[in-house]
Amino acid sequence: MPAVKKKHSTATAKTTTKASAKTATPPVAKTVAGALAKTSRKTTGKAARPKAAAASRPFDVDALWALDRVGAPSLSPDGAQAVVPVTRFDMEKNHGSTSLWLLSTLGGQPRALTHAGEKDGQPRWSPQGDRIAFIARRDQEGAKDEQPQLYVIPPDGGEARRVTRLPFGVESFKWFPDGKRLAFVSWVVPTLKGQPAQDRARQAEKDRKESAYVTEEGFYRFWDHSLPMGRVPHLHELDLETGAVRDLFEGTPYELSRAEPDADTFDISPDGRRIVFSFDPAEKKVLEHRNALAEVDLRSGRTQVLLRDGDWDFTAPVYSHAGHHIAFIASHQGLKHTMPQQLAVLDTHGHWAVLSEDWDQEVAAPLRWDEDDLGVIFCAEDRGRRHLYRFDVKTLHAFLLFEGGHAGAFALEAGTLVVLHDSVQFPPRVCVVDHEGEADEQVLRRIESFNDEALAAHRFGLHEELWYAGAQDELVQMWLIYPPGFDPRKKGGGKLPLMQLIHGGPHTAMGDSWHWRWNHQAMAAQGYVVACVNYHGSSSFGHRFADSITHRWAELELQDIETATDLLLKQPWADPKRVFATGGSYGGYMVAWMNGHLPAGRYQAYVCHAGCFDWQAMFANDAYHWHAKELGAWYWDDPAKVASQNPVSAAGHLNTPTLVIHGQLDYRVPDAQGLAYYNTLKAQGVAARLVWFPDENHWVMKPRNSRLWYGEFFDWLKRHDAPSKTRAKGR
Ligand SMILES: CSCC[C@H](NC=O)C(=O)N[C@@H](Cc1ccccc1)C(=O)O
Repeated sequence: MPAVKKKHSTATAKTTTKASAKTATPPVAKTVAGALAKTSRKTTGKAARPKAAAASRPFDVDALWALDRVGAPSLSPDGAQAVVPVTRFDMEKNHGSTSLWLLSTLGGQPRALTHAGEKDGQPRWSPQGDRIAFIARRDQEGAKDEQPQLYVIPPDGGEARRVTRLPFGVESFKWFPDGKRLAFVSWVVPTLKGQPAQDRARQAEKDRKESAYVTEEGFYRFWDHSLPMGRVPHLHELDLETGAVRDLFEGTPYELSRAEPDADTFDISPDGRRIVFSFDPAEKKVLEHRNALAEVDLRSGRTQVLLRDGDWDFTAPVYSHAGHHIAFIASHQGLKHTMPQQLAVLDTHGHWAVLSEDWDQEVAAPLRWDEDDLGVIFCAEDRGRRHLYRFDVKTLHAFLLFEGGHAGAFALEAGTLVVLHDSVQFPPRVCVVDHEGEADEQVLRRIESFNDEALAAHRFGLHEELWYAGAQDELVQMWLIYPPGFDPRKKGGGKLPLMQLIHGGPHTAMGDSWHWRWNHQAMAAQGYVVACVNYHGSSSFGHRFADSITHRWAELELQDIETATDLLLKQPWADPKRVFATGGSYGGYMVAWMNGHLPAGRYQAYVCHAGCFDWQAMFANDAYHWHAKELGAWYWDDPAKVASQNPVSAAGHLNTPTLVIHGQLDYRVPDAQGLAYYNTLKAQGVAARLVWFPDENHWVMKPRNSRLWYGEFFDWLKRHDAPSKTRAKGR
């Protein structure tokens, strides 16, 4: 099997330079105009879409939801075909459905593989190439799934066959190398033995008339759902021929992560005899615990802990092809809770080492060994972008395999590399990555065109990256997305409104990626210059930058955002009377903070979506250990420390009209945060409007709610928009 490294050796050498140049100083700009002049337009003009007769319909929320959403690819073992889930929404019906599509990497048209499923997800090609397994909830063969089940379908046609009927459904899975078995995750009652007992437990759950959630756990809800009462995620083995299911954790204290027990939490050895998994060794679980690695021997059923260190968090284990090594992600939490996710390897003697110690980037799951077992492939963020890397386990260098935009997912088989990638200019698309010519240039070969026609009906705005001196005189990156047809380098024209779009986290980043919820193009199409500041604390700029805000939230971030606004207001196109700030979650925290700390009139209006308003009351959320670490104190130990970072402390100074949006199913930032903020504004006579969704979580996920969200968002800004006399042309 060819390894990616061999195939693209020159390219990797070339891109190493690029990767290692990461720490070099980015282009500094004394002024934004200077930055604009210096900033490379490499990505901005690349919105390669087929020519359309009239690419003129504004890109709005309806256009956004009309696009196909392509998910992570899985490749056939010969690399000739990829299978992807494609989700399509019907705005009128307020409904989405996902089916599987086959894409040829050799040329040829995409082909729909499934049609019947409500949501046919997580497709994975069998190692022999003869079947594709996926998870779905279907109504077929006279039975309707109450829970998601596993299905198997031949890639060359034929019906999907349901292969599980589990009382508590299936959450994620992987194929065994023999192609005869599947390992999967299901939440079961850990004290019960055997399927019939689990069946009875399911029936009892259904028959229960009381609705109360009763617990003594410290980790009992996550994101938007209560964890199943009395059930935990166990790993199971399914024999496809007999249908026999074995709970591999039965009678043991082991369970997978209660947060998101996906297929990255475990891996099957190449000989099919062992499964390595990540687990929380503490008896009482909390979200922020440090995970250990253990391995279950399938013949004996015995489990042994492979790696446990109270100072470290170990996740995402994967066996090498030879089975002698396990690559995994390690984070030195004992040193500091903000320590990055690093690449580590464990050998059969129990020795382990962090390999990416000198590489100041965070490794993202999933990991995948290259076919020669000399490199590990994964995605990692880099300064507002996300690339695909091959980390050489001998030289300890990271080589770029694919440069984004934003690499969302990848698959590699038989030397064929496929990426799912997106940009501010286009939603996720699937490409084969080749490297060509003397310079081994990255060449992308698209293998689908699901959205090309729909996108061709719209003009998109340019986007670009620039750097300026922010807080502590350190360089800060900002992305600008312009209204369609507007070019900041062209003189003349009138004035444009400015919108700060502040990202959440705080340890995330805005960059050259497509956003399905806060869509830059849909916002710029309304005539705004959209500014996304990667303030101090943002991910993808190294650990020091991410950690710089620890125990002093809002201080540096505010300086970065304010400096950016000052710089932008000096631009000839900026209308000083039409300046807005919007943000979600931590971005909502920032706009709530700004409202209490900036003078009235600095921004004409704010939009605060799912914003954190009061850190003490935030203790009701699902990550209460985490924000206490970030703030530097439990609220009862050092109330002043928490108060100094708390928007509610400046409640008496709120002065700017605010649209407050929140979802009742938001367990990360409970809706009481939004309601308290809104009520506080109202009680003080500050103009405010509340949009509260009873059926949305931290994010707005339903088409009609999203349409309403965009409508309310723009209406609010327009209501508080006092335009200058001249307006920019070309919109
Ligand atoms: C281990 S929990 C991770 C919290 C996560 N932050 C990522 O950087 C997050 O969900 N952040 C929220 C805001 C928030 C901050 C503090 C406590 C709860 C929520 C977000 O911005 O989405």
